[in-house]
Amino acid sequence: MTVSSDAFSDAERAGLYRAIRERRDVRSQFLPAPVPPDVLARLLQAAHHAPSVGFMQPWDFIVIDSVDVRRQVHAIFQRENQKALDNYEGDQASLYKRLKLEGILESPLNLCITCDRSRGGPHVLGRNSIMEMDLFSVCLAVQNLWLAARAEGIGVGWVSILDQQELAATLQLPEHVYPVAYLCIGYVSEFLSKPELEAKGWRSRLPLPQLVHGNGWGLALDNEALLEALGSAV
Ligand SMILES: Cc1cc2c(cc1C)N(C[C@H](O)[C@H](O)[C@H](O)COP(=O)(O)O)c1[nH]c(=O)[nH]c(=O)c1N2
Repeated sequence: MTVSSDAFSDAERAGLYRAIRERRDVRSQFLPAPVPPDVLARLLQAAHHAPSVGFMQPWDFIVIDSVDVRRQVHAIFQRENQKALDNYEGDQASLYKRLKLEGILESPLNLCITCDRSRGGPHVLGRNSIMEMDLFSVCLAVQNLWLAARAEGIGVGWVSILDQQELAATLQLPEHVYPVAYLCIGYVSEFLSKPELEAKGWRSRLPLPQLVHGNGWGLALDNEALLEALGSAV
């Protein structure tokens, strides 16, 4: 059997891995410059080319440029963020308060990527046993858009500190449509070299070898070559 030699060129691979490594969740660095329609169209196309269970393509994209709608979503965020603060005490609570966790009003564009749970009828190939597969598919669309945006020099921030029902009502979603990702999108003053939560001392990236197991949860990996290749990777 011959192996397909259709691998990307070195430069293409470098570009892809760079987008993966340098993609950031952006909250604080948005600029007001609008995202041109042709660029936004490319991002949506990237999202639309994500894999999906049974080729269901359960996503819809709600483009939100109305300041009024964004203000309503921002108000939901503020209420939910206040509730979230109750989970922390002392130093952690003060650090949490200082974190910037959304760019809803500063970014020129918000986008909600939804999951139409009824698309394609009640039986979807591959979603027979695990019903959440449609939601997972939408997450892949989000990630495609996020990576494409990074390659375009555009920042994306995911805001999940939102009451799902209030968000759905604000965006007039029908019952069978679930708002998976509320995203803030725009050009940025800079892309941070590491996650903002890491830069601000909230949490660090875990060492990758610690997360790779062999044949079962917590079992040591019995593959010397892979262990060596992983080295002290993060
Ligand atoms: C499903 C989901 C939900 C959220 C996030 C991400 C994802 C995947 N993240 C962003 C998250 O904090 C960020 O991805 C990590 O801190 C890692 O940073 P980078 O994305 O690598 O910059 C995020 N960030 C934020 O400021 N407010 C939020 O509500 C959320 N919610």
